[in-house]
Amino acid sequence: MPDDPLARAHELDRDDPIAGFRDRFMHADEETVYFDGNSLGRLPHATRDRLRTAVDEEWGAGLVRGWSRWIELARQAGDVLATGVLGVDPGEVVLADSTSVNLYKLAAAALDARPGRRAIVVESDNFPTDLYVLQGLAAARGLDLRVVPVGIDDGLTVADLDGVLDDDVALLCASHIAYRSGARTDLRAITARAHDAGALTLWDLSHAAGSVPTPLREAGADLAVGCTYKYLNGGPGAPAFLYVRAGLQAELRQPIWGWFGQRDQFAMGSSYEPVDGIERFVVGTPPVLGGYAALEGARITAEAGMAAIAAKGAALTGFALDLTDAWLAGHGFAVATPRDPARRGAHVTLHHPRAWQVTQALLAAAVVPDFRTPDRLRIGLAPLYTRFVDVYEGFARLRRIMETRAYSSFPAERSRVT
Ligand SMILES: Cc1ncc(COP(=O)(O)O)c(C=O)c1O
Ligand SMILES: Nc1c(O)cccc1C(=O)C[C@H](N)C(=O)O
Repeated sequence: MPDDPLARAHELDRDDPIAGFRDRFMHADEETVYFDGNSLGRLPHATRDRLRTAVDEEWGAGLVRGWSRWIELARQAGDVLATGVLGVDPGEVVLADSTSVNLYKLAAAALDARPGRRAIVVESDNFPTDLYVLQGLAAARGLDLRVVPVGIDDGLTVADLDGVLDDDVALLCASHIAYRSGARTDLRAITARAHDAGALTLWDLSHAAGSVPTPLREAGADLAVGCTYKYLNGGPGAPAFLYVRAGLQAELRQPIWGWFGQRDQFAMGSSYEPVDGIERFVVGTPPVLGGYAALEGARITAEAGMAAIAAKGAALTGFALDLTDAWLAGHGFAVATPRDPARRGAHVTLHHPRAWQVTQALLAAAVVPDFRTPDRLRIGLAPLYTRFVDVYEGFARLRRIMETRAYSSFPAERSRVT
């Protein structure tokens, strides 16, 4: 850490090639330091404008005629995500449903495609919704859910899979970035191990999409899902995305046979025949306003470019870790996030026995991080709009809270929603 970290923060901001993207987002006040873009991203100005037009002109004036363009939206946004964010081909990604529902659809489709195999593999600390969806599928089908124990800060490693994958495994499901610690798993190596065993892979990219490159194509990964409301800035409840490798699409059938997945949908035929291509994984009428918001968010990310975003994410998290070492070491914190930038995403997580109280004290000081059980303070540094001076300011307020023990006046019992 340099002698003058504030001067260093200003220097890093001056040299930041994507610094200008900050102005594309709404900042309602300059006092708040927002460290939770990994839960809900900021509002892009373009999205507000797009939604106004969609409401006033397309819905308000155009009424049902709007469907002539809305019908393309899920695929249009999917193509932007494919080429500009996820590094795969147009036609491999579509916007649909929620991450949880997409996970269910793709996992069920994968299991159907490997009928002789009776096991699913998942890491023990995958995001809860992933665990629940797979538990439900395993229970409904009488399958064996092999839960690979991983440390809660570690994510899944290749070594964890020793002795786990065999010719009974149909599907392996893991997160690319661990939601708690921000640890990045080796997507390529894990996919290769699963493929060696003849299993399909399903990746949860919720904390990866828009923060780090996702080597789906290089890995030959089969399936992926993720949300658009975090680093992709699609807004609360914006529809999620799903990815299916092009070569696999024809082989897969998802379990919810809805009319938006139907060939020649408006022929209104009476029996289901899925369309060719990625739209076969869509079910029903898409949420158009949320879809526009997801599209605009994805466009901004694509414009900045994933290489620049990832480089800035590594620098922001590196700066946060430097400040942690310099300022917080004597205050009971331990770093949960990997030190190697290639092994982490764009958030930094610190353990502290009083993390809940520290989080409340930060919120009272207009710094917005989040708390994750059991004792983690999670600091999301969304690269598109977070400045190095924001990191400096947030950590300076945290240091003051620790030095004055201001956190001790907050209740120790966890009470808030997020
Ligand atoms: C890794 C991961 N998967 C899934 C979800 C959520 O899924 P859904 O949008 O279906 O609530 C989240 C966050 O909420 C997440 O972090
Ligand atoms: N999706 C969320 C929600 O609907 C309510 C509160 C928080 C969220 C989140 O996104 C949490 C986030 N996925 C996490 O990593 O913890």
